[in-house]
Amino acid sequence: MTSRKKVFITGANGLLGQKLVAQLLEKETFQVFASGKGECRLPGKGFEYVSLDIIDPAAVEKTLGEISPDIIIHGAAMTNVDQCELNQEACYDANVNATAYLIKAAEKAQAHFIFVSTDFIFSGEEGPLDENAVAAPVNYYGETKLEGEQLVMACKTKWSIARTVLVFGIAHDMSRTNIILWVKSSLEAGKEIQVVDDQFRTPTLAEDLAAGCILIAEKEAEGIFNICGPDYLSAYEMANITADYFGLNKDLIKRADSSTFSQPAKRPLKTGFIITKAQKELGFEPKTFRMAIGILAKQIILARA
Ligand SMILES: NC(=O)C1=CN([C@@H]2O[C@H](COP(=O)(O)OP(=O)(O)OC[C@H]3O[C@@H](n4cnc5c(N)ncnc54)[C@H](OP(=O)(O)O)[C@@H]3O)[C@@H](O)[C@H]2O)C=CC1
Ligand SMILES: Cc1cn([C@H]2C[C@H](O)[C@@H](COP(=O)(O)OP(=O)(O)O[C@H]3O[C@@H](C)C(=O)[C@@H](O)[C@H]3O)O2)c(=O)[nH]c1=O
Repeated sequence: MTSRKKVFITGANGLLGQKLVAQLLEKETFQVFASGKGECRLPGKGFEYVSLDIIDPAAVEKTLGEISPDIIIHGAAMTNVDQCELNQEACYDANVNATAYLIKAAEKAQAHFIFVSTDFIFSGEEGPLDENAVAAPVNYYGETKLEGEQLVMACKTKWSIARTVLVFGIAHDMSRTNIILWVKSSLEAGKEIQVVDDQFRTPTLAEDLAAGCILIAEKEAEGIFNICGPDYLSAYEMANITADYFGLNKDLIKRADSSTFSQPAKRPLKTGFIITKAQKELGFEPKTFRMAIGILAKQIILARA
């Protein structure tokens, strides 16, 4: 049997990370190293968990030097956009410095470096966007992810960037919620929510993002790929589709816009990505938003069982 490729996942305890590990384990072709801050929060077995705080350069060098992976899928980041705006030093450390340390280790191992990036590197003046769009972030999180991309594009080993948008799903012991779960739980609790109708996204099921990253790894595809859902929707539309799916009270969804609803960090208005390149070159085929909600609904039921 040909030896399995060693794949090192950062952020493995997170939403994307847990899906990546689960899908990689289903294949016979990878030896999976799942890394995260502190204790392992992943269910199941079949992978090697490595506790690694990626803002520690010596720890990154030592850990990656010992493993010497063939592939690194770097999904770890400080992802709370408002916290990033309010705590910029921590955000820079996690999203830029850590990426630099991991790139150095990837170059030493000559590993294929796959960086997970975001629509928040764009201004939101127009969307959806293809891979050639010009970046102009409107919040600090977006600035750090763009700087991370620039480090990746200059690295001296095979590199890829998987850009994604508004990831949703359910995972074990999640450190943050996401739009579908938030709308569902708010409406189930009878809570009125304000939802903007002028921010447009292409929401992405976490499983599809993981599948896209794995396609990039398997095909050793280099460069930038938009990996997200196919439907271009406003947050308000997403909330109403979610309420319809779960039979919840849509009267609780109060229409707002970015002039009446604001968060500590500015959000780009129109983002979302065109995925033609990933469809053609990788065979990437994500679920529609409605199909994805159906998959999530089943997982929620299973998680309760
Ligand atoms: N979620 C979204 O809507 C989108 C996400 N992305 C990108 O996708 C990637 C994955 O996001 P997602 O899975 O949703 O985010 P999560 O927040 O669920 O996962 C990120 C993981 O990174 C870990 N992490 C943060 N800092 C460190 C550190 N210093 N050392 C080790 N691990 C660390 C977190 O650990 P812990 O759990 O302990 O906090 C967490 O498990 C990120 O790069 C993000 O920028 C892009 C577009 C949209
Ligand atoms: C909380 C909230 C959000 N929204 C809208 C704003 C936005 O369009 C959408 C999601 O807002 P949130 O603040 O929940 O999520 P947000 O922090 O905008 O999510 C971002 O996360 C980072 C990691 C990314 O990389 C981005 O792609 C994006 O997914 O919902 C409302 O309309 N009302 C609300 O009360």
